[in-house]
Amino acid sequence: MKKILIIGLGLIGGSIALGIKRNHPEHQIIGHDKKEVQKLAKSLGIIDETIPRLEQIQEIDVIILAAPINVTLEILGQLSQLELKKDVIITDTGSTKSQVMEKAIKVFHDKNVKFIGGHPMAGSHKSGILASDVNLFENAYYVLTEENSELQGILSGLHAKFIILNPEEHDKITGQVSHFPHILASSLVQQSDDYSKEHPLVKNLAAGGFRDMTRIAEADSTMWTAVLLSNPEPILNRIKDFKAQLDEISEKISLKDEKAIKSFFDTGKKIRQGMEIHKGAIPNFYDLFISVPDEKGVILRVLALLQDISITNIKINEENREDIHGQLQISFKTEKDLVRAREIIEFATDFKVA
Ligand SMILES: NC(=O)C1=CN([C@@H]2O[C@H](COP(=O)(O)OP(=O)(O)OC[C@H]3O[C@@H](n4cnc5c(N)ncnc54)[C@H](O)[C@@H]3O)[C@@H](O)[C@H]2O)C=CC1
Ligand SMILES: O=C(O)C(=O)Cc1ccc(O)cc1
Repeated sequence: MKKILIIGLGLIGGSIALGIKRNHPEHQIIGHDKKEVQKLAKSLGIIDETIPRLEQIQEIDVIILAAPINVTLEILGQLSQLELKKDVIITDTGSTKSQVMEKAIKVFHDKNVKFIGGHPMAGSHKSGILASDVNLFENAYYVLTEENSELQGILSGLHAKFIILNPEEHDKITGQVSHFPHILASSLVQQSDDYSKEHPLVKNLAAGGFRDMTRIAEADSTMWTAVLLSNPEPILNRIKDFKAQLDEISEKISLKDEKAIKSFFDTGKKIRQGMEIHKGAIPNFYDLFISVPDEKGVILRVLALLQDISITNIKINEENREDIHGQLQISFKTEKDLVRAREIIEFATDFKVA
């Protein structure tokens, strides 16, 4: 049995606690957060114990920091002043790594502490303990700054895929594919809001594409302010590069260069189709998208038609169209199952299948 302390019991801290318990019910999980959050986490059974103040933690084997990055930086300083168990493992979950690693090296260099930077590459625009989910990290990458079999064993119940990256490389990559998209999403909704003052129907006509592009604009502002402030250079570099990309497409539009515009979209489509995100969270899974009408029992009807085929996941994606109620996304284990399912649906219904 190990004693594991999680500091910050929000979406990530709570989900990690649940994930650890899945494979290691023998470990004791102790949580630290605001009093009312600790109480809630304990009453929900997400943690076993609470500690109101960060003191007397010399029996803790592993400390996981899951607070906003600015708070994590402060807590690292605090922890270095406390008496800790010899060879304690300390890790964090912050969305940036360079600053955290620098601070950890500075404060723990003369201590018997093993600090390993960490970042689970999955999450949500939701925050707080009530959003925690044992399956949040299923098949997601989990960046560590170095291999550590003990920590990886403790986190095995998260079902994540560990990957080792140095902090600078990590911050450049996440600057591009995680931090910058959050800036774009928020800019897009703010630009649309400004424009709606002149054109009030803007908000009514925003469709699925706008929704998909802007979901993360609802993410927590405290957390994202800390992320941007702790990764300024890579992010400013991506903004500059993106401005040049916008200038390039602007030029093509001004020149009415049909071929270049088509090629712009073809290139984007091909790249996205080749990216891992396109394959979904579960590897080797084959998706069928069925546009279903707004009729009672329609989902059960589809499932009944596919009852002899093994289905691995079902998702209902809402559509904002009058004629289409939603898009049913059904995942199969094999391409053969996908092809058979498509044939059955096309034969038995007039639903659009993709
Ligand atoms: N939200 C996401 O999708 C992801 C977030 N991360 C990183 O994980 C960390 C946590 O993020 P979330 O769980 O989403 O945030 P959250 O807002 O859901 O939870 C953060 C928790 O930290 C607590 N906290 C704040 N100051 C504290 C202090 N001084 N002592 C103890 N607890 C304190 C808050 O009360 C809150 O419960 C952040 O560093 C973030 O960059 C990493 C991957 C994904
Ligand atoms: O909401 C989403 O889709 C995310 O992109 C979640 C996320 C947020 C922050 C991270 O550091 C990693 C993942």
